[in-house]
This record gives sequence, C-alpha cells and structure tokens, in this order.
Amino acid sequence: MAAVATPALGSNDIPTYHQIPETKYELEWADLVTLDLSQFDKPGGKERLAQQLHDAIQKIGFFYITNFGLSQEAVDRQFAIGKEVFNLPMEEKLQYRAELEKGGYNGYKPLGLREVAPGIFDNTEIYNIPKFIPAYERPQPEIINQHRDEIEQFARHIHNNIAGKLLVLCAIILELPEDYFLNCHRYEEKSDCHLRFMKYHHRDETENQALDNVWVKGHTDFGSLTLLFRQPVSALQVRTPEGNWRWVRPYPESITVNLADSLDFLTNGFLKSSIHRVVRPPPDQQEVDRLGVLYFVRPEDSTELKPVASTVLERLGYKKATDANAVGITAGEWVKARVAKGVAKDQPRSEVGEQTIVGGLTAKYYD
Ligand SMILES: O=C(O)CCC(=O)C(=O)O
Ligand SMILES: [Fe+2]
Repeated sequence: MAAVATPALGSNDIPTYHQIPETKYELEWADLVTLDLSQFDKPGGKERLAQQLHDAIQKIGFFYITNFGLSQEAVDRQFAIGKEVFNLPMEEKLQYRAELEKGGYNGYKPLGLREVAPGIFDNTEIYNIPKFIPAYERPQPEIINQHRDEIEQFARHIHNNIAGKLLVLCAIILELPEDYFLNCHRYEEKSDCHLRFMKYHHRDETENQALDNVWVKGHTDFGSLTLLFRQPVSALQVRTPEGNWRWVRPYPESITVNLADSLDFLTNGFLKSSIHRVVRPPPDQQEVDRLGVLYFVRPEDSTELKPVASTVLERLGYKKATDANAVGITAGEWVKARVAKGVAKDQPRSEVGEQTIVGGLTAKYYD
C-alpha cells in the first residue's frame, strides 16, 4: 500500500491559515482615516494622532490602525487557531457553551441561537476568550490550551499596547490626564474585555432574500472599543452621519477600530458609538464562511457610566447629561444586560427600533 504523504506536524502544530483574495467588485467604500501607531512614541506623535482621531470621530467613529506591533504571521496564527476551534465536533464545542441567557458571554455561542426573521436563524458561531486573569479561568478546548501562551501574549499585547494607546489618544482629545481611561481599563481587574473568534456561515439565496441581505442588523457595540483584525471578506458596513451604509474595505495589515457605547456614555455622546452592520458579501465571496478575529475592549466592571468632567465637553456643550439614566449604571451591568437581552426569546431582535436594556437605558437597532 502506498504511503499517504502527510505534512510533518508536531503535536501543537496546526495548518497555516490562508486568507482568500479580496473582492473584485468596486463597492461604495467608507472613507476612513488611518492612524499609524508607530508615530505614537515619536516627539509630538501622540498629539498628531489624537488630532487625526479627533477628525475621524467627527465624521464616523470607525478608523484603521497600522503598525500596531503584531506581525501578519502572529495575526494569521490566531485565525488558524480560530478555524480549528470551529472545526471541533459540535458536542465538544457545546461543553464550553457560554451562559448567554445569564449575561455571560465567555465560551462558545452556537450557530442559530436567535431567530432573525421568521423561520431564519442567525449564521454566527462565536468563541469568546476572556482576560487571562484568575477570576476568569474556565475550562477551554484542548486546542486553546495547547496554544494558551500564544493567545495570552496576543490578547495582552492588544489590550496593553494597542487599546492602551488608543485610550491615551481619547484622553488627549478630552484634555484629560493621559492615563485617565487607562485607569478604568486595567488588564488585571475584572471587565468584559475578550478576544473573539467569529465565523459567519454563508447563506443561500432564499435566506439572503428573506433577510434583505442583512446578516446582522445595524447596531452599536457595548464596550469602549472594538478591534477587528483585517480579513478579506467584505461584509461589514458603517452608517454615515447622513444615514447611508458604506462598506469597510479590508485595508492591508490593518485593524479596523470602532468606538462603542461605554465611551459614548462616558463622554456624553462626544465620542460616538458607531453604527454598523454585516451584510451578504459580494458575489465573488458569497460561498465562503467568513472568519473573524476581534478584540472587545470594555471598561472595568465597576466603572460608573457617567460623563467625565472634561473642559472640552464643557466647551463644546456636551457637559449636561442628556441621558441621565446612564448615571449610576456600571459598565459591568450594562454589558451583561445587553448580552442577556440579545438572546432573550421575547426580544424582537428581528425588528428595527429601540430595546429597553437596564434602568431605562435603551439600545437602538437599525435596518
Ligand atoms: O464581523 C464583523 O465585521 C463585525 C462584527 C460585529 O459587528 C460584532 O460582533 O459586534
Ligand atoms: Fe458590532
């Protein structure tokens, strides 16, 4: 019998991840600013980046960052690990199911948990990995345990060296002490920050039509910042202030970043939580399952979501709390309530509009 050639893999090795080509279609792309983080430590660099970020958020709370200190190889390793996680047998993945109904989100979220249109269920599988601190130790699949050091290094780098820089830029914009937001985003403290592997299963024509091609309705994210590592399948769209949807182009070697609810609350709407959605990819990418690697940055659980005292907010008229209901609610409560509402059976997620979350606060969903 002829021997079957197998690649020489060590026990911890996994296949190299190859990204597919970008779409050939010319879509209506969003015009996003790129922040080159290699400028951060140069003289005057932080201030220039803060100015750029300030301009970006006036238009749209989405931007790219480059030169963030992780090689493409390191990023691709995370895609490779994520792919292996989703390739595990369903019964194994279900052993790590997240307690979504109780507002817990760490672990596995199976495909099709939410009915997004009558008889049609969501097309995402998610695996969330919390911070690597004792409070969040939990059983993980072997594939994660085997690569734990690599994943932890990756996550800590994102948190401390990428998100940390962006939080400093936010403080500079608000003329606050540079470490202002760092003090409520400490890695060792409890918070809902997590690294996420996410897989969108492609849909057939009938499903796409029933959904008007919208896979995830327009929404804002819950935390402070969301970081999306570049992947080539075009599907993410941002909503412009004029209410138009524009595609986010997969910019080479970049991370796409958006601002989220908690920063919006903390700045009384000055740092705007950006509205985005996920739609059917263009025809040349329709048959692929879209794998994502994301990092969600959220304030420490105990952070009260009340507006900060900033002279900039005062000057620009953002001082008065317009949404008094956010005062007294903590970041931890907000996120848990939003997660739990997101899976609750009685919530018409399929509809556009406002959803009550906690203490009179609402979340809006867009077409
Ligand atoms: O997959 C994407 O590009 C965006 C995902 C997203 O909006 C989310 O998970 O909140
Ligand atoms: Fe989102």
